[in-house]
Amino acid sequence: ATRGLSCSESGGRGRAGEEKGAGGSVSASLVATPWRSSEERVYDVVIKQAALVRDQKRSWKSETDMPASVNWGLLNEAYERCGEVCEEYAKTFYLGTLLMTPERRRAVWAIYVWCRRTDELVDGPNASHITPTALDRWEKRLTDLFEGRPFDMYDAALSDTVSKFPVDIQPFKDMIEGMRLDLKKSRYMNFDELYLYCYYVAGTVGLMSVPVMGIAADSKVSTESVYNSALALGIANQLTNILRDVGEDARRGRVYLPQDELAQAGLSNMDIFQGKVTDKWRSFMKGQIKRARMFFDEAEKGVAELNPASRWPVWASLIIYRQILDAIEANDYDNFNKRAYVGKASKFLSLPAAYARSLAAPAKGGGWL
Ligand SMILES: CC(C)=CCC/C(C)=C/CC/C(C)=C/CC/C(C)=C/[C@@H]1[C@@H](COP(=O)(O)OP(=O)(O)O)[C@]1(C)CC/C=C(\C)CC/C=C(\C)CCC=C(C)C
Ligand SMILES: [Mn+2]
Repeated sequence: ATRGLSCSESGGRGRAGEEKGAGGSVSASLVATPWRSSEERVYDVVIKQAALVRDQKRSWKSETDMPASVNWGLLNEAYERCGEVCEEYAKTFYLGTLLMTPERRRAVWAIYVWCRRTDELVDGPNASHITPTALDRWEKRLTDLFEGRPFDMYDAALSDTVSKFPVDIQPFKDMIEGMRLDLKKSRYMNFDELYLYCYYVAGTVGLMSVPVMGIAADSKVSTESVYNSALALGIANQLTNILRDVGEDARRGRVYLPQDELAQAGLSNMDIFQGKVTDKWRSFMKGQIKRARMFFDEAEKGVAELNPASRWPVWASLIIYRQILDAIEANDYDNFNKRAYVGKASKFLSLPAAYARSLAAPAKGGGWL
């Protein structure tokens, strides 16, 4: 069966279970011929990561299996610090992680901190000093920590996490690739290009998180399909982010919206820089919001397949983030001057709704697959 909802107009994903080329490196396969869509190339990473989990190539190590040289006190402190960062930057998400088992919770914190630090390189206060060489150094640190040579405390926590859970390095490398793209690219010709960018900076988060969050013991769907949903949640979040931040990005000279779709709608970059909400703009935005919602729908299918204790934070983030799209509509599509946000009350009300949804059991099988 052909799996995956092709949300782009430029072709669908590869077929499930189909073995493809070298797999893994999205960037390396850029030289491959014939032409394949970004969705197909990203799906190679999904297949590889899913296989890693299925085969449990890296078995779960308990503390008694670990070398005596590990300083448990320091490692625990490193994880605690990751938790503090996570609590500071993403409070709701942090609360959700408290429902997870201690091992999973601290592993998710370590991944969160690495992603946050990576994003801060190009988005944080020192962003103007970041060069491709700095990103190369960051990538070297990444390979070092995956090989058991962490540079600092936060790296030590992630190094421990990747030694215990079947997490592949590729999504981490690909996120750095996304940051490289942000340094050199400020226009996206079509959705295929934008999809690849969204995979790099956000789809990767889904692929990193699932091995740690775990798949429900009674899940009957394929591992690939769960990864596919995780990838879709990252893409949906990033598309939403882009739609929310159109004005802010334009003021930095950036237009993430697909250039061909803008032209088809009779719009130009100049219209975006001028920031006038016209009927053409409203109609264009309706299409963009519709596509983001399709990715959220695709993501929803996989949440019930996760380990029960991991579902709540995922539902909470999905429900809350998706409301940003409703807020753009409520602002009459003025994402140039008004920031679409989800208020504290809506966020709070979403939490019990997320909890209720997290109680749903995995699909019975034979359903969406
Ligand atoms: C439960 C949960 C949400 C887990 C993810 C935890 C985690 C490791 C998050 C890291 C997020 C991060 C710091 C990413 C760096 C790049 C980045 C900032 C991406 C944007 C996030 C939104 O952040 P923000 O609004 O602060 O953006 P600004 O920097 O201010 O512009 C992103 C839009 C992407 C975030 C992507 C996800 C949270 C993907 C989550 C997917 C899963 C957890 C998989 C769930 C599994 C299934 C089966 C659905
Ligand atoms: Mn950012």
